[in-house]
Parts: sequence; C-alpha cells; structure tokens
Amino acid sequence: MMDGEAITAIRTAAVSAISAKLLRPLVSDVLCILGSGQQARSHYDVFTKIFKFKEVRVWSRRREMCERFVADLEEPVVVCRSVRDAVSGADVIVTVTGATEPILRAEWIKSGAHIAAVGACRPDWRELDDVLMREALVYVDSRDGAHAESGDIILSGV
Ligand SMILES: NC(=O)C1=CN([C@@H]2O[C@H](COP(=O)(O)OP(=O)(O)OC[C@H]3O[C@@H](n4cnc5c(N)ncnc54)[C@H](O)[C@@H]3O)[C@@H](O)[C@H]2O)C=CC1
Ligand SMILES: O=C(O)C1=NCCCC1
Repeated sequence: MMDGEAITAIRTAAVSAISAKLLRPLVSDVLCILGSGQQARSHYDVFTKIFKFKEVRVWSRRREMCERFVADLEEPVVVCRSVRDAVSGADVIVTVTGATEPILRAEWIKSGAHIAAVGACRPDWRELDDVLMREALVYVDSRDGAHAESGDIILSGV
C-alpha cells in the first residue's frame, strides 16, 4: 500500500491539461482556478508550465486560503472575491473544489470557454449548474465512469 496523493495530484492535472490542449479556445489569455487546495496547486503548476496566460485568477471560499495559495507562487495571481468575478471573461476554468452544490453558473461564463471540471467526483456532488451542463459540449474519458461517478452529469441529466 502506498500513499497516492502526489501521483493523484499530478496525473489529474495532466489529464485536465490534455483536455485544455485539445479543446481550449484558440486565444486563451485568462486562466481561472476555483479552489485553492492540492489539486488547485497541481493544476496551476501544469497549466502555467504548458500554456502562456496573460492573467491567472484564483477563487476559494476562504480568502485566507487563497492568499496562502498565492503567497507560495513566484508569478502574480489575482485573488477574486466571488466565483462570478473569477470566471468572468476567463478562457480556461479549472474547478477543483470540494463543493457538493453548484458554484458555477452558465450565465457568468464566456461563450466558448473551456472548463476542466474535476472536483465533483461523487454521484451526489456538484460544481456546475444544470444550465451550464445542458449548454456545454461535454467530453468525458469514460461514459460508464461518468454516469456512475460524476454528480454534475448524473444530477443534471445530460
Ligand atoms: N476527478 C478526479 O479524478 C479527482 C477529483 N478530486 C476532487 O477534487 C477536489 C479537490 O481536491 P483537492 O485539491 O485534493 O482537495 P483539498 O481539500 O486540498 O482542497 C479542496 C478545496 O475545495 C474548497 N472547498 C471545499 N468545500 C467547498 C465548498 N462546499 N464550496 C466551495 N469550495 C469548497 C476548499 O476550500 C479547498 O480550496 C475534491 O473534491 C476531490 O475529491 C481529487 C482528485 C482526483
Ligand atoms: O481518481 C482518483 O484518483 C480520485 N478520484 C476522486 C477522489 C480522489 C481520487
């Protein structure tokens, strides 16, 4: 038995980055990360290594955790007061929260934005609202897996 935290952090961010490589808008200037935990950091590391963003934003429910997240980084990252502020105009959005209810609403999102929806990995957890799930073009690695595990897919009925 081994502790898989480090591997999970890296490989989850790597899969999100592959999705962004293939599906992000041609012009992707603004990256937004929702959440400030372990996955937020691994996604920040991988995304800023692979892509060039003009602006990186982060939002987390507890502002002090956001400040701590940003303090560890060498490049400037904007700490946002609300999810709405954070995602407004963003081209690439990473959701890596432990939310169980939707925090991200379709009406706030720029048309064509790419969302790597990572956090809601249990059948009764949500990050994205129903409208967003219905309006989005949804890509998954496994249909069976998504329909068994992804609360955003199962509960939105897409
Ligand atoms: N799809 C996948 O393959 C994987 C999914 N995950 C999931 O991604 C999420 C993040 O994982 P880690 O960064 O390791 O966790 P973490 O515990 O290090 O960070 C969790 C973050 O979510 C925030 N958060 C917690 N509850 C929230 C709520 N109700 N509303 C908004 N924000 C909330 C926390 O403030 C923190 O910023 C977890 O839900 C985890 O289960 C983790 C690994 C792989
Ligand atoms: O696939 C994984 O690995 C994980 N998925 C959801 C929860 C944490 C680990």
